[in-house]
Amino acid sequence: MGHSRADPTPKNFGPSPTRTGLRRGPGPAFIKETFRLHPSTPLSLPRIANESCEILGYHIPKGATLLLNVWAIARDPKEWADPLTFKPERFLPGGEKADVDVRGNNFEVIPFGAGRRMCAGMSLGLRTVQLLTATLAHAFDWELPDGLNPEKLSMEEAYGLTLQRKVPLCVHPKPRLSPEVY
Ligand code: HEM
Repeated sequence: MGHSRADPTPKNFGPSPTRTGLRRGPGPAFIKETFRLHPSTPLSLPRIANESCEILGYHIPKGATLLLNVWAIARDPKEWADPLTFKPERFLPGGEKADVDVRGNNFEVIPFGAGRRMCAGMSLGLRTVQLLTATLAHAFDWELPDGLNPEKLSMEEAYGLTLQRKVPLCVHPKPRLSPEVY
């Protein structure tokens, strides 16, 4: 006789995260938009020029340290409509960037870098962020303390090698599944 397990999906809350759901739909678009506006390493990793060269009229001397401003590229108003607004739908079918991904193929958003020395752990990193975000959204309802309005939440960033929130995030998770599935 098999033992029964509690269904982790409460009524009216939709299905659990699936592999398909992690690749397409609003979830991935939401995560792409987060990587666009708040890339984890805003200046990527420094590079050193092997040779002197000229790029778009700029002379780059041999040995120069080069920083790529990934943060600014992903907010370039020539590339992005309404660049400072969080709009995941730009990555959905019919959106201005429906075919753009964050895997180094589209240079306007490269949170993992691009080319031969891009992030070696990109697939693991991306899947971890997707799975963790989907699981947290599925398992909890989230509330801001003191009735704070999400629109008023400070999204200011503190400058550093990795991007941090200037004001730490404080949220209250409320379990929404049966206790035995946590
Ligand atoms: C969300 C998670 C992650 C982000 C946003 C990220 C981002 C980056 C970026 C921007 C670079 C520099 C790429 C360049 O210079 O063009 C990099 C390099 C690198 N990352 Fe990640 N990374 C993440 C997760 C990981 C994980 C999980 C691992 C390992 C398991 C990893 C391993 C590496 C390595 C080894 C390099 C150096 C590659 C090289 O220089 O050839 N990363 N990462």
